[in-house]
Amino acid sequence: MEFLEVKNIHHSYFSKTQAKEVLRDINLDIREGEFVSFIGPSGCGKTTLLSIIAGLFSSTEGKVYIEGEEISTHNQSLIGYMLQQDYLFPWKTIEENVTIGLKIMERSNKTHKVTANALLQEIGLPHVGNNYPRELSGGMRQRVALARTLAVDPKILLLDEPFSALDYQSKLKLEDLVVETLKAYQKTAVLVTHDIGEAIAMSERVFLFSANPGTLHKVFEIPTELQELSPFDVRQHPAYSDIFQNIWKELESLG
Ligand SMILES: Nc1ncnc2c1ncn2[C@@H]1O[C@H](COP(=O)(O)OP(=O)(O)OP(=O)(O)O)[C@@H](O)[C@H]1O
Repeated sequence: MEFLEVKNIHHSYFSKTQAKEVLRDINLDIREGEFVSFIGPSGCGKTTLLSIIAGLFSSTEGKVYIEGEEISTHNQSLIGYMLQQDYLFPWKTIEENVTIGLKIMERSNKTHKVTANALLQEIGLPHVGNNYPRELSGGMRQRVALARTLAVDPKILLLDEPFSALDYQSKLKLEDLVVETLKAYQKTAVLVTHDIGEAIAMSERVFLFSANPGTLHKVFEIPTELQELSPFDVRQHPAYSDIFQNIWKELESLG
């Protein structure tokens, strides 16, 4: 049994007049602690698949399992989400934002401060607990969003283009921080991105989808010696540009 199993997923969106087939026969497994990326042409169904894995809605056919447990709209707490926008509450302090999930899940108040302090330390922002989101930069706010996601100890993190709204320098720094932190917490993660370089730099495997309808076209294994490097250092590795070109050619062939 693999950690995350996506089995025979088909999905169509239905309107009054027509059905639109978006995903066809998607099968994939992800190992515990693995970091993978989903890439593919715009509209190939990456976000739809991520939402199905998250249990936000059910697929037309097929099932998703985490450690053998079927994912449905009832057990979404197994999942952590990080999105393009940080969605921090502006009227709450950073510490309150980090622990909001614990509060919603009615976990003991005593643990909140300890969890927030440890996570803020981990993301390199140990002194901002009493600040408000408006006092932080976009990159810092996304780091807080990462801490908030980890606070509820999800089994898997789904990252839907979390770096795309950031300037280039902040994006590179945050990529390094996310990989380092998820390794430290031994978390499994799925990243949706349009950036092939980002996918190669952060992942152990890159899943390439084709469109109309979305199917899993090819899986690229990133060599082990690159996986041991930080995303920034992967981009400097001599093997990086060949891998980039291979994926680029395959993506271009999809039209
Ligand atoms: N709620 C919805 N109702 C109807 N059609 C939808 C809905 N959500 C998405 N779609 C359609 O399904 C297809 C896949 O959308 P999805 O957002 O999953 O693709 P994507 O690969 O994440 O796209 P992008 O890379 O542009 O973000 C698109 O054609 C989109 O228009």
